[in-house]
Amino acid sequence: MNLPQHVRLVEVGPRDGLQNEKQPISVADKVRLVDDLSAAGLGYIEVGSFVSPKWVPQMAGSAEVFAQIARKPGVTYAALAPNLRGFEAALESKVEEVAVFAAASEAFSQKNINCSIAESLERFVPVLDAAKQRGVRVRGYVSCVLGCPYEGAVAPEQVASVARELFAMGCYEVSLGDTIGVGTAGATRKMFEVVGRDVPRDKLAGHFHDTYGQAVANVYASLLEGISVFDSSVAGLGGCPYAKGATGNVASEDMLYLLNGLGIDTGIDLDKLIAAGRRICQVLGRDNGSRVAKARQA
Ligand SMILES: CC(C)(COP(=O)([O-])OP(=O)([O-])OC[C@H]1O[C@@H](n2cnc3c(N)ncnc32)[C@H](O)[C@@H]1OP(=O)([O-])[O-])[C@@H](O)C(=O)NCCC(=O)NCCSC(=O)C[C@@](C)(O)CC(=O)[O-]
Repeated sequence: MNLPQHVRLVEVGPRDGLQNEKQPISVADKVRLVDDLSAAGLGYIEVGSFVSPKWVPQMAGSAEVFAQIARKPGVTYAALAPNLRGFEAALESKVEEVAVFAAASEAFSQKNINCSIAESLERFVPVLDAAKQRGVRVRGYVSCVLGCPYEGAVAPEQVASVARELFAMGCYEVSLGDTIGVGTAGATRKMFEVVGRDVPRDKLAGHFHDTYGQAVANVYASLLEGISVFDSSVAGLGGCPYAKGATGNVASEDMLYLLNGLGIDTGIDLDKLIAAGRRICQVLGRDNGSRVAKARQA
């Protein structure tokens, strides 16, 4: 199969990356990260979440972050909203797009958003309705598409059924998350093959964590399946508060290096991206999760 000519990167570092950090991170540092990322050429940045601060304390300052970022024309600044309350709060912060998030595993759904998969989908209906009325696009996430920290294996058919529901209720795109990074290239291809029967492939995105070091391979496997939108996190920041031991997303720098090598243009400046990753790692006092950034430092 021919590889896609164009790939869109969804930078989730400020949200998925930072949500798991235990230490306080100042609003100024979060704002600097978002602005560094837009300056590097990222066109879509997930800035924060409008969720319960008791569940994910690190995202509590999202409204302040949105108020202080320097919005660059042409860049989409998005946020997670698990319910109508989160959606309204996001709109007050002039969020341009929101994302609702479901799971393919019942146990993860309970741990992450305290309800069953079916209840979560019901909860999203008013969000989608309100978004439609206000002209706001909604992205959908499905977690645990290649494995669950509580239930183990997850059938691709189960992923397809949740993705289909999200798409049918109006999500313009559904991002499929390997939350704990256990997926392999073979399992990834199979999963997209099955989900692609229910949701058009150009409406699907890949969201890979790198726990087992397979994320770049899984991105490539997805490209072979015709997937052209990928979530990634600068410096491979992150983990998941409800998936113990899971590491961050595929590093945006490593993803870009792969795409550059395939001749797929994204308009992103690798050097600026590496600089953005180094800066936030210094702030956090953590190791840089990007192999490319490390190689460039050596
Ligand atoms: C969904 C709920 C709220 C249900 O939580 P709940 O306890 O079932 O709901 P509730 O309605 O009883 O509310 C509980 C408390 O939260 C408040 N509350 C209720 N809604 C909001 C809101 N929007 N904003 C702020 N506060 C809110 C509400 O007012 C109440 O406050 P209290 O009375 O206890 O003081 C909760 O479980 C929650 O916030 N979960 C967030 C989980 C989360 O953010 N997880 C990480 C993101 S998902 C992810 O990382 C995976 C992904 C997307 O990256 C893909 C992948 O890799 O798999």
